[in-house]
Amino acid sequence: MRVAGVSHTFGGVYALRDVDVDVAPGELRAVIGPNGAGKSTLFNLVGGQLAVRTGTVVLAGARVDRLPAHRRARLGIGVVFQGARIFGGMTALENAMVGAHAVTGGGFTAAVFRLPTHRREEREIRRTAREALARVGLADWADRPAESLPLGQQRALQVARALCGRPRLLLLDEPAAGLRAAERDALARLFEELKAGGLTMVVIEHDVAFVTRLADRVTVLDLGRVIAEGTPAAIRADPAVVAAYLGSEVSA
Ligand SMILES: Nc1ncnc2c1ncn2[C@@H]1O[C@H](COP(=O)(O)OP(=O)(O)OP(=O)(O)O)[C@@H](O)[C@H]1O
Repeated sequence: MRVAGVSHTFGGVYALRDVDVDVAPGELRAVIGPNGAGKSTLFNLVGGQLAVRTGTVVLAGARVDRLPAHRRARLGIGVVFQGARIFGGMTALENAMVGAHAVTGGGFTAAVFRLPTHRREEREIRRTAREALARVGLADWADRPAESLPLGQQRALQVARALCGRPRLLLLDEPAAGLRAAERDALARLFEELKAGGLTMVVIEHDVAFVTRLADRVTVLDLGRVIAEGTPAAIRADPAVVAAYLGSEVSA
């Protein structure tokens, strides 16, 4: 995934300014930065929730920046939103299935009239969702009400939902927010497994310690610009990064 020359303004104020980010296949990239740095704006421009007005976004050699979010999802950009809620009144399996429905093409008519194509598609979606749940360690939770899952498992369920779209790139916005230490560790292990499986991931995080432990490389945003990029060790030692965080979080 390559972001090149991307700028974005809200009401004339720059949220991002001439940002380049080049993520290699199979890489786990962390994007960190203080409040208001532009992290969520970058996430939304890549996922397609915000329209790219300046610059380009390329996935596997093809430009995607002019496409709506659902087309990008079909091309392999999976997203886990910040603070995303699970759907209450549904099982974990049904929650995961929503992610597969979002990228399958059977169409409304087939669904309404329950045509054979639709029934086949339902079976396929159910199978995909079960596989995704197994991949995030939730196979035994499939038929439980999703809202009964502990928060750590709910976060894993959101990852499963995104995996149902068979992404080649998974974007996650603050996936560890609000989790306790043991839940964070479990999530970190899940990310390591997904990375070992070859998935490319971009993880936006406030918790610098959490991502720098996992990331191959770290991109640091501050006031809409990339102020540093490198290995976790190099980033921790970078004076510009320490200054941006006033020396607090990064040294933790
Ligand atoms: N919808 C919007 N309308 C106006 N300004 C916005 C909007 N979204 C973001 N901004 C502004 O753009 C800048 C970047 O915001 P963004 O949410 O991308 O930062 P962030 O790094 O994700 O911050 P945080 O860590 O607090 O979530 C901030 O100055 C913010 O106030």
